[in-house]
This record gives sequence, C-alpha cells and structure tokens, in this order.
Amino acid sequence: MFMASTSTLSVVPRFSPSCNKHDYTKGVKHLVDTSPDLRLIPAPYILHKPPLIYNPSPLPRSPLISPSIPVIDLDGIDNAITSNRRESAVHDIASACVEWGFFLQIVNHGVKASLMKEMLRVADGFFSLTCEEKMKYASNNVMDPVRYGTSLNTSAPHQLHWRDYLRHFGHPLENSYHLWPENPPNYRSVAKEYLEEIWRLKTKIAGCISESLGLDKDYIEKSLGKGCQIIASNYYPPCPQPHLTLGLAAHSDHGGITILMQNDVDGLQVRYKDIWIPVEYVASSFVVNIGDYIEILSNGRYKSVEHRGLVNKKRTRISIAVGHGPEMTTILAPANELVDEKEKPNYKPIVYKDYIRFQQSSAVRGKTPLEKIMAN
Ligand SMILES: O=C(O)CCC(=O)C(=O)O
Ligand SMILES: [Fe+2]
Repeated sequence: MFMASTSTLSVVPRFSPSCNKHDYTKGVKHLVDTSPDLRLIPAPYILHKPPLIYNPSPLPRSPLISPSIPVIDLDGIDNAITSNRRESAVHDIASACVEWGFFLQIVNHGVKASLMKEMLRVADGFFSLTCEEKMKYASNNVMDPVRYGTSLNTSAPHQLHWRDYLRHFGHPLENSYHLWPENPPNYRSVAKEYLEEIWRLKTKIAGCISESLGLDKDYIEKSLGKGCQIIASNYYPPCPQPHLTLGLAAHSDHGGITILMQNDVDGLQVRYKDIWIPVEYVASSFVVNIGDYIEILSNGRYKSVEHRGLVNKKRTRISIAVGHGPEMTTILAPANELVDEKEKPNYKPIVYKDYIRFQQSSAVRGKTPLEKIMAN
C-alpha cells in the first residue's frame, strides 16, 4: 500500500489534540475545508519531479498501449450444473495472471449493490465528522486495530500525500468490533455486514486462484488459518494542483487478496509492464488484486502488482480496499507443493506481522519491501 520515491522534505505527520489551521496531521479534507481559496498546494505535498516519476496524465485509450483490465464474471461458478462457468473463470484468472500479474475487475460477485453503496455512504459519513471526532482514532502505531490518519500509512518521515484514511481490522470481528468508529451511528452495523460479505467473496476468489495454481481448491483458504482482514477507506478531496502530488504512492499490498470498490471518480492506476494504466470505474464491480503473500505462496508464479492513486481538481474520490492475509503469526513461505529439487524457494521465510512492520517502518514503497526478502 505505499510509496516508491525517496523523500527529502522529511515531513513527519504528528498528532496533537487541538485542530489548528494548517496542522497537516488533521488531514487533507480539513485543509481543504478550512482553506476556501486554496489555489496552490502547500510545499509538503509537492513530490519531486512528479511528471517524470509519476507521469500522471491519463494515457490515450489505444488498444496497443492501453489495454483494459480484464473483467471476470463470477456468476454460477459454485453451481455444479454450470461447472463450465467455474472452469472458464479459473482459466480467465490464470490468463489475467500471465498478462497482468493479477489485477482484475469482477462482476456478478454476489454482493448487493445496495450494501456497496451503503458502505461508501458510511465511509463518507466518517470523513465528514468533525475533526475532533476523527482525531479520536488518530495514532502513530501502524499496528493499532483502528486508525484515522493522513498521507501514507507509516510514521517514518515522508512527503505528504493527498489522502486521508480510516483503517481497521475486520474478521475475526470479535477482536476489534467494539473499537470501530461509533459514528456515523450505522457505521458499525453496515461495515460488519459488508466485511462479512467480502470475507465470503474472498473465499470464492481464493478457491479459483488455488485451482489456477494447480493446488487444492481450499489450499489458500486453509493457509490463512483464522485469517486477518483489514479495511482501508481512502478519502481523496479535490486538489488544486493534482499534477504535483499523488493520493497514494505506488505500492503492492502486503496481504493475499485485496478487494476494492470505489465511487464513480477515476484515479486508480495499475503498473503494466512499464506504463501506468487507468482502472476505469465499472458500476457495481470490485477491483481485485493479489498482494505479496500470494506472490510468496506461489513462489513468484503470480506477482503482486504495483498500483497507485491519482487525485483530481473537481471531485472527491473515495475507495474502500479490504485486504485479506493469514494470521499475524504465520510464517510466509512458498507452498511446499510448488517447490522441489529443481525449483528452490525464491523468498526467505518471514513472520507475517514482521513483514507488515518492516513494510510500514519506512516510506519506501513500490515492491522494495518484497525484494528485500527475495532469496537471491
Ligand atoms: O485508492 C485506491 O484506489 C487504491 C487504494 C489502495 O491501493 C490501498 O488502500 O491499498
Ligand atoms: Fe493497495
């Protein structure tokens, strides 16, 4: 979930109890709401040479240089009568992996459109609370079960990004439900229903990925043990100079399977070979990508793919990413079935919790954290 460039401005967001103007730790929404004439973005948000590093202008839609993200239809994949539907979904997933690493949009996924909308509404409601109320959830500890914050998810010094976020654990619900935001008043009930549905959807997708790797259908699901689910709601307000900054720097996700939905404002891009492809909004769909955990488990057959978030001048973008990984104490390592005498493990074993801490202990993103644990 994070940043590839190096920083020299070294702005460290620090949290203080009062809500003074231009205290950037209060969030970028607070900055925008309290600066009606904001025409230039403050210096801490300006990234070095962003047009060169990030090329944020939308790419022309030519099939040669701008292929579209594969769309996979999950309708009927668990129905014995339409078992060919499953075969074709598994086949489509395997080819998307070869072409894209693993990054796709899914439709007919079984989650009600009304619940998706409601989840977006309560996330928006949270960001619209007073600054004082949001700051009750602010914390500098990246492992805290509930956190409101701004910019990147690290307490290391970094240049600011045009994003506020709310992150908290989901499944297993009993560990953190009582700590989730109390407002808006229906936040907890809607987020609970949403996260339970997304957990089930993840199980369906994990089955297809396992099969496409030639593993038993429940291989990945079993490998998660009790599992770990983290929801990150991202809020990107309009930005007067979007070409000078980013909402979220290029990163790969640390977990196994991320299921993301967004409002109808574009901004997500995925790295395809060496160019950035915009992920266009498809109503009622989810964007699904694998993270570092599945890259490791597959011994590199499937690659976690870098993605990033751009901002725009006109409209607030909201995205809700739900990541799924194994229990925190799990040792990440390639599946035994996928390594043998000829094919050695390509990654050094590491405890999941330590990998997350390692990834979030610095502002260096891209795929650098994963490269650091590669075996050769
Ligand atoms: O805003 C987006 O679309 C990307 C969010 C994301 O990649 C994340 O939260 O890990
Ligand atoms: Fe991400």
